[in-house]
Amino acid sequence: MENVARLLKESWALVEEHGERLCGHFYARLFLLDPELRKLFPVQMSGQRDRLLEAIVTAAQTMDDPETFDDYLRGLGRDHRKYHVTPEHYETLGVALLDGLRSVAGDGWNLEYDQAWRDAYAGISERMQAGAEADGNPPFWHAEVLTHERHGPDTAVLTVRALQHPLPWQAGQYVSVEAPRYLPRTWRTYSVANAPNEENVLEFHVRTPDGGAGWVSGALVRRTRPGDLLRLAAPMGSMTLDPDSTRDILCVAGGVGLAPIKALVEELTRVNRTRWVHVFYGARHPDELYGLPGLEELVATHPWLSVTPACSDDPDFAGEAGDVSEVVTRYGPWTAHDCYVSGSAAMVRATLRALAADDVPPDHIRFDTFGAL
Ligand SMILES: NC(=O)C1=CN([C@@H]2O[C@H](COP(=O)(O)OP(=O)(O)OC[C@H]3O[C@@H](n4cnc5c(N)ncnc54)[C@H](O)[C@@H]3O)[C@@H](O)[C@H]2O)C=CC1
Repeated sequence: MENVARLLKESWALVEEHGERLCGHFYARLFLLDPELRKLFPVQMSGQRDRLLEAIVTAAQTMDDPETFDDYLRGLGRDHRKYHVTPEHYETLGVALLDGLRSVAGDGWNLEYDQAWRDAYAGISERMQAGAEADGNPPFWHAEVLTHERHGPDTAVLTVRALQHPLPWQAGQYVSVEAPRYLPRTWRTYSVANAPNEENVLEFHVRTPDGGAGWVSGALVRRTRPGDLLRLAAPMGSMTLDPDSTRDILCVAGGVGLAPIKALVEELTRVNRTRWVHVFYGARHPDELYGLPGLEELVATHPWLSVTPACSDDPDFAGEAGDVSEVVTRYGPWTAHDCYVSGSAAMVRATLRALAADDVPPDHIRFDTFGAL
C-alpha cells in the first residue's frame, strides 16, 4: 500500500497542474464510451469538473491511511446510489480515468504509474460498491423545506424534514443536497447543523460566495422557500464524536463551518457530563457571527461549555481579533483534547498547522475535506 501511495503521489504531480485538461479528456472519453452516462450529469458541467478532481485527490491522499480511506469510500459509494450507478458504470469510469491520466501526463507516464492507478481505482470502486450494497436505505430522500432564514445578504439557515423514511445521520456528518426545482442533477455537500432527532428534521447553514459562483448555494440562499422539495443523499463523513474518548474537546469553526460543530455541541448536551468543551468561532465581521446567540444560550445552561468568538477583519471587535486559527493557539496547549476543525480549506489548513506546531497528536484531530487541502 505504501508503495502504491508513493506512486500515486508521484504520478499525480505530473497532472496536478493540468486539472482542466484532465477533466476535459476524462469526460470526453467517458461520454464516448457510454453516451447514456451523459444523462447522469448536469447540463452545465463546469462545477462537476472540480468535483471529480477533488474526489480523486482525496482518495489518493487517504490511501496511506487505510481506515479513513475505507470509510470515506464506503460513504461515497452510499452517496452515489443517488445517481443509480451500476457496476458497468464503474468500469467505464476506470477506463476513462486511465486514458485521461495517460494523455495528460504525456512522456512522464510509465507502466508502474499505470498499474498503481489501475490497482487504486479497482480498490476505490470495490469499496464504493461494497458501501452501496450494504446500505439498506433509499438512494435518496425527498425533504420539504420547513423554515428559511436569511442572515445578511449571502447566508441562510434552513431546516428541512426528510419525508417517508428516517434519515440516520450522526452529529458532525454531511449530506449531498440537490434543489431540483432550481438546479436539477447538481448536488453539493453540506454539513448537517443539528443532532439527529425523531422528527427527521435537518438544519443546514449555507453561504453563497460573492460573484455568483456556488450555484447550489445560491439557489439555497436566495431562491429556496418553505414548502420547496429538496433531495438529500446518504450521510457521510468522519467528524463524529468518539464515544469511548474521555478527553476534553476543542472545536474550531470558521464562518458557516459552524454547522457540524453546532451539531456536535447539540449532541453533547444530551450525553456529556464530564468533558470540558471549548468552541472557537471565527467570522470576518461581528454581524457574520449568526450562530453566536444560539451558542450563548447553550453556554448559559451547560457549565462544561465555553464559546470564544473571534473576528478577523474588524479591529474594533470587543472580543478576540485575528484568524480563528491564530486565536486558538493563544489559548493552548490542546495536546490532551479531541479537536474538531471545520471551515474553508484555507482555514482548516491553517488550524491543522497550528495544532501540529503545538504537538497535538494527529489522531486527536478530526476534520472533513471540503475542497482539496
Ligand atoms: N465540515 C466542514 O469543514 C465544513 C466546511 N464548510 C466550509 O466553510 C467555509 C466557510 O466559509 P465562510 O462562511 O465564507 O467563512 P469566511 O471565509 O468568512 O471565514 C470565516 C473565518 O474563518 C477563518 N479563516 C478564513 N480563511 C482563513 C485562512 N486562510 N487562514 C486562517 N483562517 C481563516 C477566519 O477566522 C475567518 O474570519 C466554506 O468554504 C464552507 O464550504 C462549511 C460547512 C462545513
